[in-house]
Amino acid sequence: MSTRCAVFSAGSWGTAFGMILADAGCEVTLWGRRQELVDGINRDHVNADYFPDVELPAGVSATTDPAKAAEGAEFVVLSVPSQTLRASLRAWAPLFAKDSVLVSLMKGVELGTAKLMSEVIGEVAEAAPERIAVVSGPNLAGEIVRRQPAAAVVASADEDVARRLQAACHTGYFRPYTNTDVVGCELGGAVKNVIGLAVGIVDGMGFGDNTKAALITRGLAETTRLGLAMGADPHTFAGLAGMGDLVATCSSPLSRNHTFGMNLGRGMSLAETVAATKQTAEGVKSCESVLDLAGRHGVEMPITRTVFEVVHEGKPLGVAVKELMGRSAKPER
Ligand SMILES: NC(=O)C1=CN([C@@H]2O[C@H](COP(=O)(O)OP(=O)(O)OC[C@H]3O[C@@H](n4cnc5c(N)ncnc54)[C@H](O)[C@@H]3O)[C@@H](O)[C@H]2O)C=CC1
Ligand SMILES: O=C(CO)COP(=O)(O)O
Repeated sequence: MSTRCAVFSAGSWGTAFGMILADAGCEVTLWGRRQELVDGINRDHVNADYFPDVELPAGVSATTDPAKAAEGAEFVVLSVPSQTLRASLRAWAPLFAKDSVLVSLMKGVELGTAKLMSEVIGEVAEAAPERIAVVSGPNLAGEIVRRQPAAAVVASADEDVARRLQAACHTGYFRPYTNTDVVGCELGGAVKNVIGLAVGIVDGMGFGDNTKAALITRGLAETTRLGLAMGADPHTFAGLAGMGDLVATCSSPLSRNHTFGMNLGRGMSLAETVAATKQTAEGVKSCESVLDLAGRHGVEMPITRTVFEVVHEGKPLGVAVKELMGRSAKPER
């Protein structure tokens, strides 16, 4: 019998990951908010809002009923904007089987609590770390639905759980590696959105590859610094969930965070940029929560701080660049 999976919800990455699971042989139910979207998936095998030109596999169906989606699911996959997870999960968690594995696809840190998504899941669903897994890595949904080769990390404190999830989502085009460093994988994913936004800004300002390489490398350095303070394995940041995701996000026109930054860098106002962004660009909010998290651990994150100042405090870009470059000289490490 095939493995049952529920995916909340039918946005960009939820739909693409649902496709992976179905291609790997699972029976997948996507939960979506809008009846029209759900009907389109069931009738035409197309998610018209996100991927109108992609045919979803027969193993993917959809419902607006969270109980129906969750029924009998061995893996419950969560893929909503990070800042909305807590409220949604309060309603959904009682519907999940007690032995189901709760999988986060999200790359963000909660505002106000500075919690990682696995921590929010553990708290709201009252799930032990062994029941929680995360998927992270360079996985632009727009490439995945075209079945272009990609690799990812599936992480859980319980290696057996990670292996089970790995088997459930391993296809000819999607190669998942296991890891037990949940904190490192989640941090890599959340902070790269902030760095991707910064790289988008300098791209938009017309700076070249030296500037971008410096931001990517120093961005990874500040991510690793925070990770070490939180007990993560430094090797994780050299892997798919660290450097891998930074490379994809910071170089792709498909990245919402990179595009958001690019629009700002080209001179669009924050309000215009927000209005032009139709999907979730997590870095816009996570620059604040990551900075909060760093403060709680006494870690300095100058690039993240600068993104926060530009996006939320209206610091002019020229001033931001000058200040970052004018920081006191120091050794590389
Ligand atoms: N799109 C991508 O390429 C990738 C995205 N991610 C991460 O996946 C997470 C989800 O992002 P996307 O799917 O890209 O975003 P999206 O904007 O495409 O979709 C978000 C989905 O959540 C739903 N939603 C929004 N607010 C909600 C609420 N209050 N309650 C319930 N549902 C709500 C929307 O209807 C939509 O279906 C983010 O954390 C993102 O960083 C990770 C890897 C790749
Ligand atoms: O996480 C992603 C790729 O791995 C998607 O990046 P964006 O959210 O910036 O589109």
